[in-house]
Amino acid sequence: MDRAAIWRVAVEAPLADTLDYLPPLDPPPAGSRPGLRLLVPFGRGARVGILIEVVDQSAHPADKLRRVERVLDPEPLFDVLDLRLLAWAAAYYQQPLGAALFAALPARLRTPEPLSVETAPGLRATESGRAVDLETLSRAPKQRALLDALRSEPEGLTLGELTARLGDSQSAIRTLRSKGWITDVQLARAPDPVTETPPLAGPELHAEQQAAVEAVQAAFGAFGAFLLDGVTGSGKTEVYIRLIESVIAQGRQALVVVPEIGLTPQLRERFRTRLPGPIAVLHSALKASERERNWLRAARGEANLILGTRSAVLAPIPRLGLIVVDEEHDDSFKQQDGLRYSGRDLAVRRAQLAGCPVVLGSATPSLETLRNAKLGRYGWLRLTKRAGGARAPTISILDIRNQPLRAGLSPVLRAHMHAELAAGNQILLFLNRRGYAPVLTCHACGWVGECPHCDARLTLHLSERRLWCHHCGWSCPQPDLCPACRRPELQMLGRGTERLEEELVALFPETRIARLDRDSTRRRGELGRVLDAVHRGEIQILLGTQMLAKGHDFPGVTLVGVLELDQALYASDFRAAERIAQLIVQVAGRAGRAERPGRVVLQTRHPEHPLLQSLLREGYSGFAEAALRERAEAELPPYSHLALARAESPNPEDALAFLRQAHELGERLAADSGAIQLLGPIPAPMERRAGRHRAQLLIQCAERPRLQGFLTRWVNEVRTLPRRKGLRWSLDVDPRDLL
Ligand SMILES: Nc1ncnc2c1ncn2[C@@H]1O[C@H](COP(=O)(O)OP(=O)(O)OP(=O)(O)O)[C@@H](O)[C@H]1O
Ligand SMILES: [Zn+2]
Repeated sequence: MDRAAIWRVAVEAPLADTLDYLPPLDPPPAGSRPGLRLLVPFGRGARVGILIEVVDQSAHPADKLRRVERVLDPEPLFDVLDLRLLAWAAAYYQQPLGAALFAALPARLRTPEPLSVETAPGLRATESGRAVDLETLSRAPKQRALLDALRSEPEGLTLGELTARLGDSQSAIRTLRSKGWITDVQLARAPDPVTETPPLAGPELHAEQQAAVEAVQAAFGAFGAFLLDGVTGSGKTEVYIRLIESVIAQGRQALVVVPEIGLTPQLRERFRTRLPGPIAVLHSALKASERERNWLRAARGEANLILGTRSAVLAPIPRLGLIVVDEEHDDSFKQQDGLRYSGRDLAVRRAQLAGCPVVLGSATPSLETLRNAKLGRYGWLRLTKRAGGARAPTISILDIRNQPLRAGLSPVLRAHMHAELAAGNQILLFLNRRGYAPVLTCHACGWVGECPHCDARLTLHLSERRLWCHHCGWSCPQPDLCPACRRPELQMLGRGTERLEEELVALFPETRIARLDRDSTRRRGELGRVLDAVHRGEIQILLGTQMLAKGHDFPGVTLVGVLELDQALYASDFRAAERIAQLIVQVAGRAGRAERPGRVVLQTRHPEHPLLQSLLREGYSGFAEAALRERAEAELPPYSHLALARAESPNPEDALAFLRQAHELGERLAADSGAIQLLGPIPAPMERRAGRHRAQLLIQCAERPRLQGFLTRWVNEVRTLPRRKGLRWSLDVDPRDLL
């Protein structure tokens, strides 16, 4: 057999390895380069695969090998660095290589569809049009300009480009066309016209911003990781913008990863007006075609800035010069199924591979990142003051025990609200629970509305007159009578944002009130409308869930009320305290961002709670110090590394039984080193969800490489364990939550 005649291909299938194929009969013109998208026979059908490497030997005899059917694209979609990153991700998260590669591709390109060749209607000068003496058109300047422009472009110009240059020219086009001097053509679509208006200038940087920018600039061209630890409103975004400007000026691309782009339309607008385009935006709410187009712009090096949610970290970016991860503490960087990657951690790895700096920004850095900064692995850049003269908000705790509450608001908070409203200021109220009431119960017989598929209560959504399960999405119409005893004694207990809104309208009748949560913003464009109304000062009280905490800039807000955090204070997850501290500080950070100072009031029945106390006394950094000490003592991340195996099954016992076997396997493999601890299995905190019984097994180790080595061997063996019908299992490396 020929040397170098085996193509090693990754396909999307639950296989740990690549598959070997014979090369296609028609060799691709561009050669057999890794990263090419292929169509390969697979089982009885065919699948898309990615060429990983060409080798000269296969473990399988040549006559057993099947042949690549065809090469799908003229050029590889991934380059060598992309493939290295994705291979690293697959190995680290214990997934087949194909899982990582296909997670990186836009949906349509996971199928054998060709790359879209984008064309746009355009015009070209004909032979006779080229021969015309332009002077003969001196009385028709528009026609003359049009013909002149077209004669300078042998291929022609798209209608879009013509309009951009000459303004509306419809009648001139008709005339020249009728003379046969120009003709219609289809042209390859030009990249989005770069905005003619020069980017807006930004404010002059303050000293801390300047220092941060210079520190990162000094690292351009080589790997370096930085924590940009800047209080809310300190101007972190301004630092990103300056850095992006300078990498673009060097002819490189910048990647900015944000938690949820849909929630922060302002941020996108800021990048758009301040930076020389084109910008490729990548997130899941885009239409598939738009997403694919933007992905290709990133991959072909056409976009200067790639702005996206976590999956943008996987997109090919050939001229990558800088990565920014904004709000790096945010949980949404973690993918919760399939390739369970952390977008933030992959960003750091990617910067290493690409040899460029990565900046992790937050007002409330995760404990992992803080520790890396303390150890000197990351440069630690601090912005300690608010930009533009705004002052930090004051935070106070309000003990609401024995207080007469109305709409869940204590008299003190209500008094603050009246005062701020009278002064023409705006107010934010934060309640992290959507729906009308979290419990519907029968006063007569004690019936409680529970999800038939989960160990969870149903939330009443009054406007829809339905009960919803927030865990599996099951719903049913709101009953009028108790389903158990048929008496009309149903009561709604507790308060979600929907109810709060209704009560506020009654309590503050002359006031314009708006609600921001997943339900109120379901309609496209609604979020933007509410945010705009707040900015124009048309809304006086804005209430909502944690959506409020996400990076918005509300200059007119002077008072933030945080209602009911008490449940979360006593949650069991070891990250719960970190999350609440981040949430409080982020919500608080929306207040007083302009001249007027802000005040934050936390209502609680546990004013003595150590978390609240440390936040109040020492701010987030004080809290983080204390939390890190606790984690060290408990040997929890970042002082150890975790992986969580989850199993679920239709039968109550199967998931636990499977993980027990997995545990035994693990004990045997880990026997030589006492360093690996297997804890469990135990039933998951919510044992039944969506009709399936769930259990989990925690694996803990102080050293990451050792954990990785163990997991690779163990996962291979667990895959071979017998499985009862319907049993599914998965492994989550560096899990964000243990639910
Ligand atoms: N050097 C500066 N001089 C004046 N104003 C500035 C400066 N830097 C930033 N600002 C302004 O201060 C406000 C906050 O800045 P920016 O949004 O960059 O902060 P941030 O730290 O990213 O905020 P957060 O993360 O809390 O949302 C913005 O209105 C911004 O235009
Ligand atoms: Zn449910």
